[in-house]
This record gives sequence, C-alpha cells and structure tokens, in this order.
Amino acid sequence: MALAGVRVIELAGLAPAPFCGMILADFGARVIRVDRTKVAMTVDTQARGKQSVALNLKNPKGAAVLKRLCVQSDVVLEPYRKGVMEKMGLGPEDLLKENPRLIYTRLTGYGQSGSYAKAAGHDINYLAMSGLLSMLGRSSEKPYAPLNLVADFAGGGLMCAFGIVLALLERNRSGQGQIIDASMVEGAAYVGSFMWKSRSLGLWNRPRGENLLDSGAPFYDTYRTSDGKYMAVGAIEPQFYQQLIQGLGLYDADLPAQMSESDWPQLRQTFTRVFASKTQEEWSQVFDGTDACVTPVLSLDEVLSHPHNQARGSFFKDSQGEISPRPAPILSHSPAEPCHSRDPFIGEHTRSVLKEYGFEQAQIEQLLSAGIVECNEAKARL
Ligand SMILES: C[C@H](CCC[C@@H](C)[C@H]1CC[C@H]2[C@@H]3[C@H](O)C[C@@H]4C[C@H](O)CC[C@]4(C)[C@H]3C[C@H](O)[C@]12C)C(=O)SCCNC(=O)CCNC(=O)[C@H](O)C(C)(C)COP(=O)(O)OP(=O)(O)OC[C@H]1O[C@@H](n2cnc3c(N)ncnc32)[C@H](O)[C@@H]1OP(=O)(O)O
Repeated sequence: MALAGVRVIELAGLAPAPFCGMILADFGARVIRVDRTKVAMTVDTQARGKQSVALNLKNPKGAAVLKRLCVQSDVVLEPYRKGVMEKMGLGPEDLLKENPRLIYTRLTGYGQSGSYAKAAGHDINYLAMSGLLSMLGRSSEKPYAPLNLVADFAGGGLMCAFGIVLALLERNRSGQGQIIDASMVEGAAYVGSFMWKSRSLGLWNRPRGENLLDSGAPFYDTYRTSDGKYMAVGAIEPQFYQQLIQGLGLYDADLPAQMSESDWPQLRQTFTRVFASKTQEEWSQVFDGTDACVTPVLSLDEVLSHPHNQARGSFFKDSQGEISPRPAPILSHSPAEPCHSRDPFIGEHTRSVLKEYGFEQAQIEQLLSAGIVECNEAKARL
C-alpha cells in the first residue's frame, strides 16, 4: 500500500483527527492511537486498522513514553487546544529536537495563531467562520450545517491527511520533518474555493437557497416519490434537462424556459407533482440508462445493494457486519486495503507496542503498576 512503512502516533481526539488517522491506516500506515488511561470505552468510530496504547500524558513519565514513541515515528497527530502539548513538554520544539524527521501535525479548529486560537469549538463554528455556512440552507430559512461533514471531515481530517502526505513527500527530498498547522476554518474554506472563485460567474447573486446549485433551481433539487422516498435531480445542462423533461412525461412547449429564474417556483411545483406520482423504484427504472442526471436518494443501508455500487465494491461489510465506504480513491498499483477486523479496545496493544519500541519488560511492568500505562489484552481475548 502507498503508505506502507509510515509510522503514525495519533493522540485520541473527537472526529477529525481520528478520520485523518483512519485514512492513513487504510492506505497502509501503521497508526497507533494514544488513549487516556482510566477510560472504559472509546468514542472513536474511525479506528479502523489502528492499534491502541493507553498512556497518562499528564504524568511526566507518561510524557517521556510518548516522546520515545515519537522519536521512532514519522508522524505525530495532535488534536488538542493550542498550548496543551507544550504544557506537557511535548510541543514541536521538544519533539523535533529529538527527531528532526518527525512530521508534527496539529489539527485544530482555528489554527495555532489568531485571537480564536485557544477557543473551544466544533464543526459548525469552524464552518461559520469559513464563510461557507452563510451559503448553506433553503430559501428564507436560517443557515443549516450539512451534518459535520465540511469542517470536521473534508476541511479537517481529509485536508490534514493531504498535508501529511505532502510533508512525507517533501521529507524524501530534504530529509527534514516539519510542523503542520491544519485549521478547520481554513481547510473548509479551501474546500469551498469554488464559491469564491465562481462569484464572478454570477452563480451566487441571489439570496441563499435561490441560486442554481443551492436548491434554488428546480432542476437541481430532490423530490419526494409516492412511497415517501426521494429522487435527486441534477439536470443542469440543456441536453440533460431535455432528458429530465422527457422522462417526467412533460413537454417543453408547456413549460417556462429552464433558466427563467422567476418561473422556477412554478416549475418546481410541476416537478413536485409529477415525482409524487411514482415510487422511487419506478422512477429509477425510468431514468436509469439515460443522461437525465436523476438518481435515487439511497439510505446508508441501501447503498450496499445498489447494482452500480455492488459492481464496483464501493461499500463493504466488515467482520462485525458494519457497512462502510471503501477507501477512495482507487490506486491501480497500490490500492487501500481497509482492515476488516474489529476496532481496538483502549490499551489493547500497550504491551506489544512498548516492547516493539524497545522498552524492557521490567520497564513496562513498572509503568503498568504505577498506572502510567494500561493494558487491556485480557479484554481483547474474551
Ligand atoms: C461535532 C464534532 C464532535 C462530535 C463528536 C461526538 C460524536 C461525540 C462528542 C461527545 C461524545 C459523547 C460524550 O463523550 C458522552 C458519551 C460517552 C460515551 O462513552 C459514548 C456516548 C457519549 C454520548 C458520546 C457520544 C459521541 O461520541 C459524542 C457525542 C466536532 O466538531 S469535533 C471537532 C472538535 N474540535 C477540535 O477537535 C479542535 C481542536 N480541539 C479543541 O479545540 C479541543 O480539544 C476541544 C475539542 C474544544 C475539547 O476541549 P477540551 O477542553 O476538552 O480539551 P483540550 O483543551 O484540547 O485539552 C485536552 C486535555 O486532555 C488531556 N489529555 C489528552 N490526552 C491525554 C492522555 N492521554 N492522558 C492524560 N491527559 C490527556 C490534555 O492534557 C488536556 O488537559 P488540560 O485540559 O488539563 O490541559
């Protein structure tokens, strides 16, 4: 796999850093998640392919253990508020001094500088600060965040993984590690570059929810079917729009012009009425094999059995029966191989990882009996 041989130490976080770690693991990196001690259950749902070491970083001996792990690793990924790592003597200066090849990755909401750097926040706050949230929502309604997809995952975890891969590439040339300051505000904004750069086209001249791509246009929206499901319509270009009209059994001559914005509400009413006359399955049969850009809105449980997804193996069931998306994109020579076994228990690999990183048996026992590290091998065997 592309990242085989890359060793990553991921400090346990909420959502974006775990996703970043999972991407790296899916593509072959060895990812060791450092969990807190005295915690029974992890909230990391993005733990695929990782190992877990439970370590009390508040104890200087615990911090020393982490330092030792980082000396022998390529990447450390930390998701804490600015200053937390420095307080424990684990800031970039401390770690890069010991391992100048280390890629020290800081994934935060607001970045390492600026007046918000130390403030708590979540996806919705970062999205708001990026400018993008102001554009998301239906006409005459308040802004809506699309789950926590944009800042946490696209602008956060994914962008951070991209930064790590870039830093690894650069290290091949320079031999040097570096610090990555990944801000979710900036990552989200960057993902949304199109919004800024397409303003000159007039794409966003109308109020929120009344533009071409924000559910303003009736030919770029979802419609309820007679069985309470939905179809997604994205028929923008005239030749595709014609196929939509044809599939709906409508006649162009009876309808207003596609791009007549003042007629969009009336056109939407017509589409709404027609879509409500058949089931999702029936509409899929009408539109499958056409270029009308009409697809069923599938639930998370339905994606696995859709023939297209099935043909490509786009989703898979792991050993626990859980459906997940296959890692993307597909690399022809070195595709990702997502781990199919269950996620690690907290501290399941403490003993084995410490041994592998050169700790003597007696040292490990001392750390265990002092409660600086915890091991949950027994739970894993049950
Ligand atoms: C919208 C998303 C978040 C969604 C996540 C949800 C899915 C989950 C959130 C809460 C979960 C529920 C909850 O836990 C209760 C139940 C628990 C049960 O087990 C399961 C069910 C639950 C209902 C559970 C269900 C779900 O899992 C949840 C609902 C996001 O937007 S995530 C993005 C958040 N933002 C960032 O990541 C930006 C960067 N980080 C920060 O700004 C801050 O970390 C943050 C997130 C604001 C948190 O601030 P906090 O004050 O808590 O922490 P920090 O200031 O960063 O300091 C960390 C302290 O922890 C110490 N520490 C760390 N590791 C160790 C260690 N190994 N040993 C010892 N100590 C450690 C560190 O020293 C810091 O200590 P100090 O504060 O003393 O300096």
